[in-house]
Amino acid sequence: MTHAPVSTSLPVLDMSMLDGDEASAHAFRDALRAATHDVGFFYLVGHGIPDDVTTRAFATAEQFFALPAEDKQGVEMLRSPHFRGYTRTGGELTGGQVDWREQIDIGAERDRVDDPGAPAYMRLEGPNLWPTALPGLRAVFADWEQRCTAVARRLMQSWALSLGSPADVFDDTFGDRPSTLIKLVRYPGREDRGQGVGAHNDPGVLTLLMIEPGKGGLQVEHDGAWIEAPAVPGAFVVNIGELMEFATDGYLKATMHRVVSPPPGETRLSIPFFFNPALDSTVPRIELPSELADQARGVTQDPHNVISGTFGDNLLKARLRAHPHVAAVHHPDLLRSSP
Ligand SMILES: O=C(O)CCC(=O)C(=O)O
Ligand SMILES: [Fe+2]
Repeated sequence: MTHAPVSTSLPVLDMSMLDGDEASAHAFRDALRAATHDVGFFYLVGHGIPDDVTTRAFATAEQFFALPAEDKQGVEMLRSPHFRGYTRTGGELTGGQVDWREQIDIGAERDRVDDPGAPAYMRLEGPNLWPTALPGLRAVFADWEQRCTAVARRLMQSWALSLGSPADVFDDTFGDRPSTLIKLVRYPGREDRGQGVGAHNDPGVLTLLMIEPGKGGLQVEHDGAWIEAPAVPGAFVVNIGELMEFATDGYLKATMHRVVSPPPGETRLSIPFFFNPALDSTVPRIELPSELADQARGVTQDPHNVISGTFGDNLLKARLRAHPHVAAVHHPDLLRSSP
């Protein structure tokens, strides 16, 4: 993988500054706070995940998408009440419009919850669907999950300190049951360069996105315009989700983003990792120092997208909206009760 420079207007943060002296760690935290207050997106280098690990992740994703359709359909999300598994191109909606991408969703591997009295969002917990035709996939992404979780936990501690709170202020929210989710995504090319994935905010806390080297297509909203966020080799694109906006009364910003389809004859792979709290936990509302509280904008109020601080509620809302076919098969009762 080459590390040729890519021109970008998003900030680039170097996480290895946390390994330096206190002044260097402090400078990293200030840059982290500034980036996620202003734009809500940045590139992260110096995160310590070696290039060969990233290369293996993309190669494995490529092998998965190259499997015969029957093998991918064998793990279709339509078979999973927990919204795990494969979604064919056109099977997902964002903003009520069809997304042009195929993907497999791999969440934290857990037993299903059989208690009928449990809140509806506990239906999201359960086993993944693993493709028997590609047995190596599971170990590659178990490793990816561990590595990304370690990076994410360090970032959460840095945010906590940068907001004037103890380093561990978010720890209980994640506990030992974070709701991690990895997606392997492939965007086919098409003439109209239309919706790969439509404009959205991520519903959780933190997203670490790895984009196939050399590929553009991701666009980030800033001051009413879209800015391009092309792949920077070896760097994660990092953004925060609605729960960080909730936790900071809008001081930090969940930013809208979308992916435009690649041109005909090309494809684009991406691997987003979502680091999210336990389903039944509510993120704390951080008490900001007054100079930051003065700049808090309040949590976005959108009647079509009510932000709940309880992660399970916020995720269930997003899952039912994005995967109505899965919802219709497994959760018709929830569709009837939604407004
Ligand atoms: O594929 C990408 O680059 C972004 C995907 C994304 O925003 C998402 O799945 O939430
Ligand atoms: Fe996203």
